[in-house]
Amino acid sequence: MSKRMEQVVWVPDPNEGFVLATIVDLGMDEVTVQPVGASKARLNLPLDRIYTADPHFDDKDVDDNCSLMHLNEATLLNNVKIRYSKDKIYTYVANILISVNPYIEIKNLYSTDVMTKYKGKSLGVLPPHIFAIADKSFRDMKVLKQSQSVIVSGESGAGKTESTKHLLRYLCYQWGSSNGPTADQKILDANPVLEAFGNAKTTRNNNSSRFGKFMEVHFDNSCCVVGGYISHYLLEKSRVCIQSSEERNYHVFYLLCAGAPPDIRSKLTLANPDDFNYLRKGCTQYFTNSQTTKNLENNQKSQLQNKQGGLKDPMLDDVKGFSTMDEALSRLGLSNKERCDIYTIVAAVLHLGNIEFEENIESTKGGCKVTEQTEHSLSIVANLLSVNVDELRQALITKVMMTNRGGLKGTVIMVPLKQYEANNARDALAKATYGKLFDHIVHRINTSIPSKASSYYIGVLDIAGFEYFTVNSFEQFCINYCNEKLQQFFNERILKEEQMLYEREGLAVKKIEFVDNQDCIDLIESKNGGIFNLLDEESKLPKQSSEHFTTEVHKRWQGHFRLALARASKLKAHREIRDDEGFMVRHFAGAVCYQTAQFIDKNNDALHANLEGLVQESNNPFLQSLFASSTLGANKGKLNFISVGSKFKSQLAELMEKLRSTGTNFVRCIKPNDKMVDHLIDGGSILSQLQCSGMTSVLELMQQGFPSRAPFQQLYDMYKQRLPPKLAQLDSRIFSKALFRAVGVNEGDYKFGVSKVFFRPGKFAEFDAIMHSDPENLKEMIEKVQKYLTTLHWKQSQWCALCVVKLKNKILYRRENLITIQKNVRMHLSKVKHRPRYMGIKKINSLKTILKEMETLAGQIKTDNALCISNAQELRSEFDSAIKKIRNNENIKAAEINDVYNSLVKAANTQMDSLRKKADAERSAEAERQRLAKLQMEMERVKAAKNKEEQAKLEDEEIKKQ
Ligand SMILES: Nc1ncnc2c1ncn2[C@@H]1O[C@H](COP(=O)(O)OP(=O)(O)OP(=O)(O)O)[C@@H](O)[C@H]1O
Repeated sequence: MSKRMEQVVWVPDPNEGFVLATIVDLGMDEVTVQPVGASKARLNLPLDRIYTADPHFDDKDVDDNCSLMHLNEATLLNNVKIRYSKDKIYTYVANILISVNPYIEIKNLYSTDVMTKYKGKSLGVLPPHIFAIADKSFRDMKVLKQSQSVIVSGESGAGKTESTKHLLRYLCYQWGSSNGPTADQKILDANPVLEAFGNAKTTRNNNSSRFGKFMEVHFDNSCCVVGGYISHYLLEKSRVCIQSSEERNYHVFYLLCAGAPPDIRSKLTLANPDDFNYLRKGCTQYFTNSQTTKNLENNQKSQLQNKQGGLKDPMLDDVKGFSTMDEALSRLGLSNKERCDIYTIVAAVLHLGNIEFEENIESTKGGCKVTEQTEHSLSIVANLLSVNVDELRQALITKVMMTNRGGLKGTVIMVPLKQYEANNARDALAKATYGKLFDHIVHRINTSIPSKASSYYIGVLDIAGFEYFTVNSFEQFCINYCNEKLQQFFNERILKEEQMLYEREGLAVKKIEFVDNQDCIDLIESKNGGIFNLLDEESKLPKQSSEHFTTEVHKRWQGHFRLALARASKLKAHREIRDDEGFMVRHFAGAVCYQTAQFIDKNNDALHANLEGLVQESNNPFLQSLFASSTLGANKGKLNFISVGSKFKSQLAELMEKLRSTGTNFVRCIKPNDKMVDHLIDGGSILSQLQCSGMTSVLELMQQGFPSRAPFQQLYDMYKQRLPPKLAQLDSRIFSKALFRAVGVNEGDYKFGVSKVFFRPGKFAEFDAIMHSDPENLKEMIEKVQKYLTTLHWKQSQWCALCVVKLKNKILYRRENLITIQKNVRMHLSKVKHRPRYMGIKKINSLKTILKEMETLAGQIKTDNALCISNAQELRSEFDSAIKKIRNNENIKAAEINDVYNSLVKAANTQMDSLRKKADAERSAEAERQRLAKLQMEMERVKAAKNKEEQAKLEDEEIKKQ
């Protein structure tokens, strides 16, 4: 190791993220370091908080952080910083693109020439760029025949929307149609419209999108743009009524005041932002430039505008912005009437905010009334919304309620509202109306983009990244929940890709495991007592309270690793939150304390029944249509309301399903500083953004495998000058192998893939250190390389000879076995072919036993003995000739053989039967003959006995006579 490498390390620094330091002392668990820079004191740090610095840490940068020798959060941050200072805003970590907002137009970064250059180029061929990601998505879609998505995330002002626009522009430029109001033109036109209605100036971004969106570009079979679709999430409705002093309401309000033609302004009774409650509490200046400022009439300017002039942003101008938005709406196919209807609703929302209430001393029930000074605004609103002014007044100051009295159906009663309740009702109407208008605009854009049957799409998700502020409310809770889900997906995908790369490169690397954040997701979304679920349950109670809800959350999840009391926080401000005022969630990117005071209100954007009834029955068909499909409202009953949380939950589930079915690319946007200026870098903030975007946890995952990698060519280029020309002439792969063997790096520390060498964490640096070691060492190493090459060549020749011998043996072995194989195959084939004949002959031969029996029988038969014998012989010859016939005819069919056999069986049986009959007859005749002979003998015996008796009798008589 070189001296420099041994000593210089990165140590954490709250402002810069990491600073360089030198090691002073190495203890058992701790290291003493001296930060570089005169005034900094020595530090004692645990070993795992310091990171080895890459050589050339001060000037050299790499396109892909994986080419760094040490890949860790410190080197990643340093590389990003160095590149940013050179106006290289893009960097890869493997296939993930990190994009740092330049806050300045970088010359020729997005020109059509650059777009042309990136077309069809694999990732890594050209410097990192958002166009490279767009092109990769397109190529993946085309080759894999699978829809793709690009997930663009980052904190507010990090450049997500700009990146999304560049992505869409690239896709539409390369594969859109160039003539007419086609899908691609409309997709691009959607942006100024969405920005006018959904973006606002915040302290963190002059053009901050206050909603999330997923924009799909659809392609047909021949991969041309044929359509598009936009889904939107979580519009920040509270902004319609209130903004902090340096922030503004949605751009469209200012566009109308500053840029709308005089006739529209006068019809809508619009003047300047100071005239409206919903604008004047925030910043009342317009975005203008030196030219457009002149176009503003005095009555259009707020006091602040008059005093301080306009706000400046190279991309924003409220005076010009109106016509940009109006023309885009018109190109999207919205008629004059439709556009006019939209502006009318926007103006109505503004005037609605001007209606004020005061206590009604005449009311016995503590009700309120519209102040006399704002009656005029009430009439303007009634006029713009086409509702009856008295009905509007009534709907704002009373609430319809059902009582149990009056039988089963109950009785409807009008309950007067207190002043603060009427204010809330008014604001709820303004928010609901603006929210519905925004939904309608997105829907209208979707219907206007041609929707020819598409085959695949590339979707770009532009959604806020992980957020944590001093006060975190329901909005942060929803966005952080969304980021938990996206992080889980990110881990799954990145790991999969890493694993796929290892497979592609032929490395046998065991599966990498990672800590799943499913438990955190369950804590939030579980149907069984998840935080959203408990919030909905609370909203259904007759008497809701945020304290009760918070207590329930703690009770249900007591002891769960992801949930804690706010007082467990490291921040003092959070430790002051009472147990029933908030909770702390340990997210993947860090712990966040949420204050629950407004959770219930923000989760429920239902209108009072009478307000909803009023707008639904308005004479303005456009307003009516906005509320036509409403599922909100007290008339649906508290138990049935669709909460903001549950709606977001199901939208997110749908989105995740979509993302899981597509191929994915990730873009992590980084905001370099909070001042929104170019060439200023806040290292601490960048580091925390890298941590929140999951980048550092990806690095941890990669540490389990082979995080650093270098293509053979890169290694070759890095070291060829250090080696003699003879070695430098080698092919880059052999060259790399030779170096590794010669250097003697431990074999477990690196792996050779098909196109790259992969290093275990930190091993690339070790290798590099050896390569840059002192000349003596180098000389020795070159000798080793030469020796290795000689050995390699000798081994290669030996291997060649061995291979030839092996090949010869193999050929002989194969030849020998080929004959056996052929024999067996032939035997099998002929068996298959001749089996019926063989079986036929076998069967006929077995029949011959009958033949033998027959011949024996025929020999025994006396009648026609000769004939019988000759018949049997004749049958035998029939058998023989049948066998001959089968044997000699190769083509004889199985059926024919069967017939022959059956006829032989039949003939044999017939002959046998007749012989048996004859034998039986002969046997019976013989038995009869024997019986008769026996009878004859008996008769003769009896006759002889009789004769003998008579003789004896005669002799007796003679004697007697004598
Ligand atoms: N590539 C870029 N080149 C030049 N300026 C940029 C670029 N990206 C962003 N900016 C500047 O940064 C501002 C903020 O960017 P953008 O609106 O895209 O941020 P964002 O991440 O979408 O923020 P939010 O979440 O608040 O909507 C832009 O208005 C623009 O001035």
